[in-house]
Amino acid sequence: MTLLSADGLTKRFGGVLAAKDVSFALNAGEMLAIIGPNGAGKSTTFNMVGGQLKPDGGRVTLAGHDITGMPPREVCRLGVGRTFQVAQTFLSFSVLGNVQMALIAHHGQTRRLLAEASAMHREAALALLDRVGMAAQAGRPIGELAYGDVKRVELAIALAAAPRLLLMDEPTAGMAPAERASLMALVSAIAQREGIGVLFTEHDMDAVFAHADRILVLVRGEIIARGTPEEVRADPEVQRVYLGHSGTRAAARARRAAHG
Ligand SMILES: Nc1ncnc2c1ncn2[C@@H]1O[C@H](COP(=O)(O)OP(=O)(O)OP(=O)(O)O)[C@@H](O)[C@H]1O
Repeated sequence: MTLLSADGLTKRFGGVLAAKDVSFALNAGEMLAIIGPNGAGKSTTFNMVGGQLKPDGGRVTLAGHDITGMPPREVCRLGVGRTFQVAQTFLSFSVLGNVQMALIAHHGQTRRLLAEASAMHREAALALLDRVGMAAQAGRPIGELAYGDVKRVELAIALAAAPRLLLMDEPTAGMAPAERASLMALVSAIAQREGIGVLFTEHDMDAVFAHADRILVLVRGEIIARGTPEEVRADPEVQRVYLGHSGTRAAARARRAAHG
């Protein structure tokens, strides 16, 4: 089932055409990566889906509803969650407290007294932490965690809003290679099991080629290639303008891993 569809998205900043006629569709349970060199228009495209930017042209449809140009809060209410390059958490709170705050916000209960908050949504927060493998660390201050674990908690925070679509902006930025692989495997397992669509941007080609179901390649605001990791890897234009040597190696590693 098509969960998200972008049709002809276009955005101009002065003389720069940051996105030109960008169209794609994403199914429930699918991981779609947007890759491309710096300045290709990845964030612009992402922000037009999430509501942070209004497109100059084109349409965004979520599960059949036109969400083009809606503010981020409204887009979020309709089921679009988001994680950021730099994890956004309350450092002075515990792991559990961070997820409880996310649930309190999702249920529109932020006016309740802070004293009550520690008892609210405790079980639901623990269940969310369990989904990302962090229940055992619920009582720790978040500031004590390794960065990879903070990113897992951030994923639980995004899941607290019960999203149908997750937008992940460079989910593995700042992480060590082993942590990256395990976070991406977790995201992919959750997406498949729960039918959540994931749209992500990523500079780490290992993460992309191992975990994306499909890949869009943007260069100077335009999609120059799209397809499965295999198809994108084999595309001579992608090799020439973007992947070069390192991307080809990453794709070969991912293929070996997938085929044992
Ligand atoms: N708010 C803005 N004002 C002016 N120009 C912008 C703005 N946002 C993006 N641009 C320009 O639009 C183009 C696309 O930028 P965008 O940030 O979408 O690329 P990107 O693919 O996400 O790059 P990176 O990989 O470096 O994050 C670039 O030329 C950028 O300079």
